[in-house]
Order: sequence, then structure tokens, then C-alpha cells
Amino acid sequence: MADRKEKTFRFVIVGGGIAGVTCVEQLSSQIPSADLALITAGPHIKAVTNYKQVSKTLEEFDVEEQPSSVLEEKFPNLTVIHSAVKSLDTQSHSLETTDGRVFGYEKLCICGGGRPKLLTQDNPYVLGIRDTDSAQEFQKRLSKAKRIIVVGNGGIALELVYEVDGCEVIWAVKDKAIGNTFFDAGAAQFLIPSLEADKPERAALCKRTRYTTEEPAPGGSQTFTADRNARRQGTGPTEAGSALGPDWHEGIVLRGAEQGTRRVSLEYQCEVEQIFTSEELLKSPQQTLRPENVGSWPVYVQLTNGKTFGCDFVVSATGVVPNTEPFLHGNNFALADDGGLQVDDHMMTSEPDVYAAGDVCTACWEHSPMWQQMRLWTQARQMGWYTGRCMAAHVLSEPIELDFCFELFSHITKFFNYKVVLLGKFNGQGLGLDYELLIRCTKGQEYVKVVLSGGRMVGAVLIGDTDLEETFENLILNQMDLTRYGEELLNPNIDIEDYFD
Ligand SMILES: Cc1cc2nc3c(=O)[nH]c(=O)nc-3n(C[C@H](O)[C@H](O)[C@H](O)COP(=O)(O)OP(=O)(O)OC[C@H]3O[C@@H](n4cnc5c(N)ncnc54)[C@H](O)[C@@H]3O)c2cc1C
Ligand SMILES: NC(=O)C1=CN([C@@H]2O[C@H](COP(=O)(O)OP(=O)(O)OC[C@H]3O[C@@H](n4cnc5c(N)ncnc54)[C@H](O)[C@@H]3O)[C@@H](O)[C@H]2O)C=CC1
Repeated sequence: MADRKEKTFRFVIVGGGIAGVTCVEQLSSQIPSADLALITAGPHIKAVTNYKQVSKTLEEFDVEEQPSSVLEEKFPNLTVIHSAVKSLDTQSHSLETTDGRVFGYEKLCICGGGRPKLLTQDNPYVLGIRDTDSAQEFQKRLSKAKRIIVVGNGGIALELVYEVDGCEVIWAVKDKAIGNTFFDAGAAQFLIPSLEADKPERAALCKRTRYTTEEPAPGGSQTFTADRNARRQGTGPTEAGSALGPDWHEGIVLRGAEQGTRRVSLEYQCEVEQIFTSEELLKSPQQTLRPENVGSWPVYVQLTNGKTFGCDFVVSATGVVPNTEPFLHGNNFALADDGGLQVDDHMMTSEPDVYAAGDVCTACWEHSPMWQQMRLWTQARQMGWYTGRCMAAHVLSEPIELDFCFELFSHITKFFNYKVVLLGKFNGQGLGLDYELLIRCTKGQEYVKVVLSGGRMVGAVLIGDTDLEETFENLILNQMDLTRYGEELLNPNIDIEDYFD
């Protein structure tokens, strides 16, 4: 490959997502004269716009798809190559693209992102959602669908079950409560009423220092519907009364074939056992469907709780796998258990002069006690930015220290139309049983959870407009001993900001 090099760039970045684009921007601003190339498979790049630093570590921004010319106009030394990398030879410092061209690099950063970890490959009835194309495909298929099955309990599933209208949704989760990647059973219970739109509920303040939640029995189910006249079904716990329905017209409109009705049925603590076509189902001796239902759906899903549901298609919202394949053959990359390229505290992989950032990599340095990696826009931006700085520092022989953004995990997002802020060890991750929780919950308004370890705040979940993020961030960062404040910490009648001034 080495002798076929069309050109050698000082820096090559692979991937036009948030991580790659931010890395390009940072490198270009650190070394404006450097000759650099961005190799990306798609025609567009992802740009961060309206960036706002909300507090020391919390940040908010929009993500926009833009033509790559915008980036080239901004950075005259940048060449954008629209092709996918087919192979990499780290020894000769060169890579080959699918259109047969070979490029050399002095320093390379791999920002190839991830792809949906599908329940099954090559089944036309199982969709994953990742990019604009897959989202459009989903929208198109949904417009003709009467029932879909959503499998998974993370970010995508939470968004979908809330947004999809005009189509019955069966939501299969393997846990005891919804949204396990982002919060616990208490927060799940706070959010669940949002699945039942248009039922006004009086806000009642309740302050709890511990929570207990009735958990659905294994394989239990719950049904939530936006239709006031619909019957409640199911064997799991039901929510007495429910919050005002969320604004369905905000954001993307995801509408099925049956206008006007929305129904989400939850199947807890189960996974997918098998996926059949109607013909396969008829031949299956274990099928548990009533005969009149067989054959009326194109695909059937048998769950581990013994139930089988027919549907128009299945959404596999079951996480991501790092896109490492084109880079591995013939090289000696150390991979993490989750399949990501291992990177050290300078974002360097185990191969010389090769860095990685964003969803494709796994942070393998010794983490700060309050930080963990999650595959999110925020971290893709932070890693891209920091990698750009590391690459520049290394060629300029300047020292560089791990950026402050890796001190504290922080994420702002929106679920079920509530603002959600996650800080530090928000679910007590890695703390074993060595922590206590303080919880304040106002039904339909806010859910505040604080994780304390040894009397110090180590994490928090803030749902709703709590306005507590900055104060809590400071309390986590300064590790003040909060023992003497006890439950007063969450007393809604105390202005906590004044308290700690
Ligand atoms: C539906 C959905 C909703 C999400 N919502 C949120 C959210 O609300 N908040 C949040 O923080 N995060 C969210 N995320 C996660 C977030 O989008 C990702 O963590 C982030 O975009 C990762 O950025 P990246 O640059 O590492 O990878 P990507 O954005 O995946 O970019 C990878 C790039 O690499 C290119 N590429 C891949 N392979 C090659 C190759 N061989 N050669 C050349 N180019 C290649 C691709 O074309 C692409 O341009 C969401 C994800 C999904 C799928
Ligand atoms: N608002 C936000 O911050 C959002 C973030 N995202 C991010 O986008 C990426 C993709 O999202 P998701 O696919 O939702 O991934 P995810 O990692 O958030 O959640 C995956 C879920 O699937 C479950 N799961 C895994 N394998 C399974 C199986 N075989 N059967 C049943 N369940 C299984 C896991 O327990 C987990 O609940 C993630 O990195 C996520 O963090 C996505 C949407 C919104």
C-alpha cells in the first residue's frame, strides 16, 4: 500500500461525525498551517452549533448536518475526501479508501463512530436507528404500520415510545423499570405517567429520603394510552392518575397508520427469544397466539416471558457497537470488552501515531471517580476537541494534561418532554452498596435524586426545571462534607444556592 500513496497529509481524521469534525476544528485552530484531510463516508458532516457552556462541565448545543464545503471554506488547509476507509496499514502509515485511493498520514485520528447493535442481522423486519437514512426509513415504514415492537431500554427506546403516534407500540425491556441506562426505578416511576397523555393531575409535593417502588413481576406488563376512553390492561402496577400529556407536536413527528391513537404496552423483564415470519410461526409447535391472529402480521416476536406478538416491524434499540472493522486487519489494536479501540489519557490507541475519539473508542485511562464514558454527543465533542489538542501538542512537543471535562460526568437531555440532567455517578455506578440516596419528587413537575457516599455528593439525577444543576455540580466537584445538612439538602423551602454561598 505504501508505494501507492496519492498524497501524505500531516494529519488525517476519519469520520465526519461530531468527534471527527470537532477534532478537525481544534487541530486547524491549533496549527493553522497544517495540511490535514478529513476522510468521511457520507456526503455531509455533523457540526456543533449554538454551543453553550451551561456550567463548569455541563454543555448544550445543537447538531446540524452540513455540506462538507462549509468546513473547507472555513479551513483552507483542509481537504475533505468523500470515501470510506477500506483498510489501514499502521506500519506504512497509510490507508486505502473504497474507491482505491491510498493516502499517507503522519498522525491519524479514527472517529468512525458506532452502528446499531441489532438483535439480528439481515432480517428486513428488524430496524436500527442511527443516521438520517435509517431515521427516514423508520419514518417511512412507520407511516404504514399499525403495531411495532420496540426492544431496548436506553436513549432511543425512551425517545421512540414517547414520540410515536398513531401506532400501537409494544415495548419490551429486559429490566424491572424503564430507562435503565439513564436512571433508576424511582425516576422511571416519575416518568411513566407521561405515557398517558391528556390526563390532568394535581401536583402534590412529596419528599422522600428513601424510595420504594413496586416492581412489576418478571414478565409483567403495563399498558399506557393517550386515549382517555381506552381500557387499562395488564398485570403490573398501575399509576393512579397521570400527568398532563406531553406536547406531541414538538420535535419530530413520528406517526403510524392509525391516526389519533397512541398506546404503549410495556413488557418487563423479558428479551427476544425468536423472531418469525407468519409462515415460520404456523410451523412452530410452541406458538402461543390465538389462531385468528396468525398470519395477519408480517413478523412475530416471541419473548422470553412466553408471549408472542405480531407486528409490522421491530425496532432494535439495543445499543451501539464501535465501527472498528476496516481498521483492524493486519494491525495490532488493543480492543476493550465493548469492542471499542482502547485509548489512553492522550487519546492514543495502542498503535503508534493513531488516535481515536467518540463512539469508536473506549476510554481506558484511570477515570476520575466522578466520570464514566457513555456514547453521547457531548462526549464525542469533548473527545474530538481534546484529541485535536493532544495531536497538536505532540507534534509541537508541548505538554498536555487530561482535560477538565473528564473530571465529572455531566449530560443534559430531554426525555418525555422533561429536561434531564445527569451528574457524576448518577446511578451509584461502581459504588456497590456504599451510598445513600436523597430523593425529592413532585409528581408531574420534578424528580431530584442525590447520591451521597461518605456524606459527600457523588452524583445526581435532576428531572424537570429544578435549577439545581450548577449548585450540585459544585458540591460534587468540591466534595464538601454534607453530613450535617442531612435531608435539609433537598428541602424545597430552602434556597440551596444561598445555603452554600
Ligand atoms: C437516534 C439517536 C439519537 C441520539 N440522541 C442523542 C442525544 O440526544 N444526546 C446525546 O448526547 N447523544 C445522542 N446520541 C448519541 C450520539 O449521536 C453519538 O454518541 C455521537 O454522534 C457519536 O459521534 P461520533 O462522531 O463518534 O460518531 P458518528 O456520529 O457515528 O460519526 C461517525 C462518522 O464516521 C464515518 N465513518 C464510519 N466508518 C467510516 C469509514 N470506514 N471510513 C470513513 N468514514 C467512516 C461516518 O460516515 C460518520 O460520518 C444519539 C444517537 C442516536 C443514534
Ligand atoms: N437523549 C440521549 O442522550 C440519547 C442518547 N442516545 C445514545 O445513542 C446510542 C444508541 O441508543 P440506544 O440504542 O438506545 O442504546 P443505549 O445504550 O442507550 O441502550 C441500549 C439498551 O438496550 C438494552 N439491550 C441491549 N441488548 C439487548 C437485548 N439483546 N435485548 C433487549 N435489550 C437489550 C440495554 O439494556 C439498554 O437498555 C447510545 O449511545 C445512547 O446513549 C440515544 C438516544 C437519546
